Amino acid sequence: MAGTALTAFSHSMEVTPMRIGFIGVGNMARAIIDGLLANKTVAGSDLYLHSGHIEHYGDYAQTIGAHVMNDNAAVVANSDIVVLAVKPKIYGRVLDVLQPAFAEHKVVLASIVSGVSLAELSQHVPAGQPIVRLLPNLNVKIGAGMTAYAINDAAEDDAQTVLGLFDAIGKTMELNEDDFSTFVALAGSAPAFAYLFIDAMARAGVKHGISKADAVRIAAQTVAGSAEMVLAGTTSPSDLIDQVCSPNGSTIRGYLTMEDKGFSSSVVAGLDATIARENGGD
Ligand SMILES: NC(=O)C1=CN([C@@H]2O[C@H](COP(=O)(O)OP(=O)(O)OC[C@H]3O[C@@H](n4cnc5c(N)ncnc54)[C@H](O)[C@@H]3O)[C@@H](O)[C@H]2O)C=CC1
Ligand SMILES: O=C(O)[C@@H]1CCC=N1
Repeated sequence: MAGTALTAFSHSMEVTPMRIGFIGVGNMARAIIDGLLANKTVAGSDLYLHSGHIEHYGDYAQTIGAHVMNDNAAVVANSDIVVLAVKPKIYGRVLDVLQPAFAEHKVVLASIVSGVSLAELSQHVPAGQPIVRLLPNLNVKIGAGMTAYAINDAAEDDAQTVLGLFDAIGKTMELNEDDFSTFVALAGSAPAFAYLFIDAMARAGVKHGISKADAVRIAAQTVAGSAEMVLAGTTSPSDLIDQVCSPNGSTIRGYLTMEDKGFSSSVVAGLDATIARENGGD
């Protein structure tokens, strides 16, 4: 099933109410939570949270009506699904102290920790622990995410409960774990690259006299519409470029100048650097 097309779950798919725990309530956990709350896939009272510093997430938890747990073990004890959303460098230490909690309570572990495989995760939990490895991107916050996933054998029966949540906040794709580092560059990190492009476009607008706010709106709507064109049809981006570039027109001059300045090779080099880092490099 690895490498299949985007799964065809409807965003309105009913998800059985369940208790969802979050270990780590930083940028990405909040994007997931906000997306799930916005389309009413979950209620705040379904959520059990613990993170590093109560002063950083207590007000947020209170605002959304979530339960604040005293420690990570209490998150496991009170949840059906536990989303692990801490930084890669501490995931092992966090899981190691939770071994008794995982042994005692049947939960599905849903890890979004970038660069950490199912095999690595399984070394820090009891044998037979169901694990779903996911790599979402920030766009889950507005229901427009792109999430890759892989599951271990123990999660065969339970993975759908986790995947239903991520289907409700964007598209999901089962992916061979060998391809996760490339996926991070193409989807996990790529919102930052897309924002860079939009910001650069807007700066050109400012250079030529349009306000930054207007230029950002113009550029962002154009990028969103262009992405929708690619997703809506079967025409390749390269053929769509040809449709915009009129003979002897203005666009072909801009396109060739961008390529002359190294646009495509810069993008590929940027993704190469992200993938290299994801694979353990500097
Ligand atoms: N930011 C993004 O766009 C994406 C991030 N990820 C992954 O999500 C994970 C979280 O990333 P971010 O949310 O960006 O980081 P973050 O730094 O915003 O959040 C991590 C949270 O973990 C908390 N924490 C630290 N020690 C803890 C402990 N012992 N127990 C519970 N919580 C603890 C911190 O207080 C912090 O709030 C990382 O593993 C990252 O690789 C994956 C996909 C995209
Ligand atoms: O920059 C990072 O390490 C993470 C991985 C994907 C997005 N943010």
